[in-house]
Amino acid sequence: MLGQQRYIILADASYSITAYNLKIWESFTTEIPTQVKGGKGPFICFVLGGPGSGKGTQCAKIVKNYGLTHLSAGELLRREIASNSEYGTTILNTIKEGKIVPSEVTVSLIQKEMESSDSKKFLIDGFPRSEENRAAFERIMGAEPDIVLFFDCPEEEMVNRVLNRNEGRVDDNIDTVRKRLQVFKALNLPVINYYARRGKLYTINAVGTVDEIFEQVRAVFAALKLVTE
Ligand SMILES: Nc1ncnc2c1ncn2[C@@H]1O[C@H](COP(=O)(O)OP(=O)(O)OP(=O)(O)O)[C@@H](O)[C@H]1O
Ligand SMILES: Nc1ccn([C@H]2C[C@H](O)[C@@H](COP(=O)(O)O)O2)c(=O)n1
Ligand SMILES: [Mg+2]
Repeated sequence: MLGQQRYIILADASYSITAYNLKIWESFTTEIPTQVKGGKGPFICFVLGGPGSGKGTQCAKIVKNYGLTHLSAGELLRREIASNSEYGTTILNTIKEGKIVPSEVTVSLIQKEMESSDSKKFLIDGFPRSEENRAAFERIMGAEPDIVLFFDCPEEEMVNRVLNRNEGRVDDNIDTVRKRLQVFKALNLPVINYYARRGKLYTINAVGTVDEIFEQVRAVFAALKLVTE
């Protein structure tokens, strides 16, 4: 077996096939560790999934229910654009193209937020988007995530959600969404596979109502109560 996949089993919401049919995930277990935090640093949960898979929506519910500090990489980059910083134009053009901003820029924004916060538990949304992102975080922060949530959603559903989002984002148009999906498959799925192999990945079926999806998230966090209290 190359990788380990953890599925959350609910009475009426179990499934075993991901929208991307990631083949290395062969094991099937209901086992969830009751204590995942052994080291000294803060608890870190990465939140991954394609564009429009519902990461931000579910993060808001996690914050409300479990009090983690939410850092959205995309929001930090958009804030940088809005503040006309030295990287603003480069970031804007990269986002319009559906591409990924250089890792040093994104990690430095995340680092600033983490280091200026008193929080001991972080929800890092939309990061890492690539192996380069992942390696830069480990190198600069000297830390790895404790767990990784993957919101697994079919492409058609993601496209519909993004095109109906109505938040005025420059990347919420069909051309950019198609490019973002290509980038997701080429660069982000390998990272998701990496965490599956490390036994850190929790796959959530991202189809259903917001509350139905959150029940799967709740099952993960309920089992992790030692670190989230
Ligand atoms: N379960 C759901 N069913 C239907 N619509 C949803 C669901 N979850 C979220 N949405 C809607 O889909 C859109 C995208 O959701 P959200 O912004 O949370 O996705 P995201 O994964 O953060 O996307 P991005 O990577 O582009 O930031 C939003 O308009 C949100 O209200
Ligand atoms: N690690 C990241 C996260 C985000 N970006 C850029 C590229 C994304 O398309 C855009 C929006 O992010 P989202 O709000 O959808 O999470 O921000 C990046 O380059 N690197
Ligand atoms: Mg988002």
